[in-house]
Amino acid sequence: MKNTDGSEAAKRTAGESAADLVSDGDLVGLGTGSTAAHAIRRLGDRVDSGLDVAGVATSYQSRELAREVGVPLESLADVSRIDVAIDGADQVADGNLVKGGGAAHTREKVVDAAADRFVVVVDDSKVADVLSHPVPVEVLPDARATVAETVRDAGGDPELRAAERKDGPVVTDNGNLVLDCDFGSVTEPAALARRLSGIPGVLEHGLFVGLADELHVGDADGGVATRSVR
Ligand SMILES: O=C[C@H](O)[C@H](O)[C@H](O)COP(=O)(O)O
Repeated sequence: MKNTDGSEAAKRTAGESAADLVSDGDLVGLGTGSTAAHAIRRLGDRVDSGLDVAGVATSYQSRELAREVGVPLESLADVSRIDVAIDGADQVADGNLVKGGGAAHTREKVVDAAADRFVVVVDDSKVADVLSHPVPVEVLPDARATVAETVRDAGGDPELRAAERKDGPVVTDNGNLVLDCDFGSVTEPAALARRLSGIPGVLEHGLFVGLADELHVGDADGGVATRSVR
């Protein structure tokens, strides 16, 4: 059955199947979001059963969850390479990703890019032919207006991300703001990624181009399809 709303069952099968790839001694990048959370919980279960690993968190959320389920942690500031990173995505097309629905994409990109093996975990509602999800862009607060103007020049429609449970904008774990930039269908993600990276005041954007190694796609029936994307 095609899963159109990102069911929890589909997220769980994807996350758990990736967590089952982890081996003794691995340093594991712990992604952010509801799908990566299933992988972290499964890793916690495996640590309980004797697996000897350490995790590197990509956000406050993933760090707290790892602590709760007993995955030992190392600080991102202290590591230069990671064995395997497991992370979710907001959309996947042709092995490229839009990430940052939880505003964690800057640290996620550092961790995922440092991994020998970057495994993306999604439910099948996230898979598309062409990326069209608005691209989250983390910006220095004082550069919010200048970045928004440059995004408009590049054909995008930027919107400052608002917090859901307080007045005002979302503030990232790094103390910055997020512009969700709608570019419609992104037919040349590498070119757009370069353009966004070159805007002064942009810390990082959520286009992950050519970074993923493997895709685990869960469906609502508890199945998972895995494929290599490099
Ligand atoms: O900033 C958040 C991340 O990039 C998430 O991995 C992404 O938004 C997917 O999250 P979820 O698995 O909850 O849909």
